[in-house]
Amino acid sequence: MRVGHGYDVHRFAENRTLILGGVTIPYALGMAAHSDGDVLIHALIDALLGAAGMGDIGAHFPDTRAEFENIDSRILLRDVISKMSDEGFSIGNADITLIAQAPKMNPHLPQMKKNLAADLQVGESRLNIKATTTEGLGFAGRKEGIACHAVVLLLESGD
Ligand SMILES: Nc1ccn([C@@H]2O[C@H](COP(=O)(O)O)[C@@H](O)[C@H]2O)c(=O)n1
Ligand SMILES: C[C@@]1(CO)OP(=O)(O)OP(=O)(O)OC[C@H]1O
Repeated sequence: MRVGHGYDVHRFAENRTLILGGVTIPYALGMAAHSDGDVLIHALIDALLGAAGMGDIGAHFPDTRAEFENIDSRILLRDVISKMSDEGFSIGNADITLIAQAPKMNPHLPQMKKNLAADLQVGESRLNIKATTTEGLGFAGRKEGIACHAVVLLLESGD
């Protein structure tokens, strides 16, 4: 068994679509990013790579490469899952926390979970996604951006 943690932050920007966990969320602003800015999936990828001892998202998908510009982060996630499964890892469970003063995430969590369960090829019971505000404090509280933490347990053959 191996544990991994991922953390990512993106700032809000105009003329961008807000996409989290592969779900398009109606909101006036999206995330500034080289990719589609799915901060939830980026944190999850870093947790997976961390647990596997395989570096981080920027090492696998550099933001200097045109092929990753505006890319759907689910494509990156599926690529990481495929590499990890080649190394003999499978997912035990994942727990993800979005930190956002706005928008309200709860109505969108079930669809995020469905998307991620499909990409990770696990039952939804192995995933938990939740959201918290920071009670108005800090950059998230000022609605300048969204942060996300992810913790993943990976199983190896023999576990
Ligand atoms: N962006 C968010 C933040 C929070 N929630 C939900 O509201 C609950 C209360 O949030 P607090 O920060 O005041 O603890 C939280 O437990 C979530 O269920 C949300 O949907 N979207
Ligand atoms: C995903 C990548 C690649 O398009 O770009 P961004 O969308 O800017 O995201 P970030 O979380 O900074 O991490 C890694 C990047 O290389």
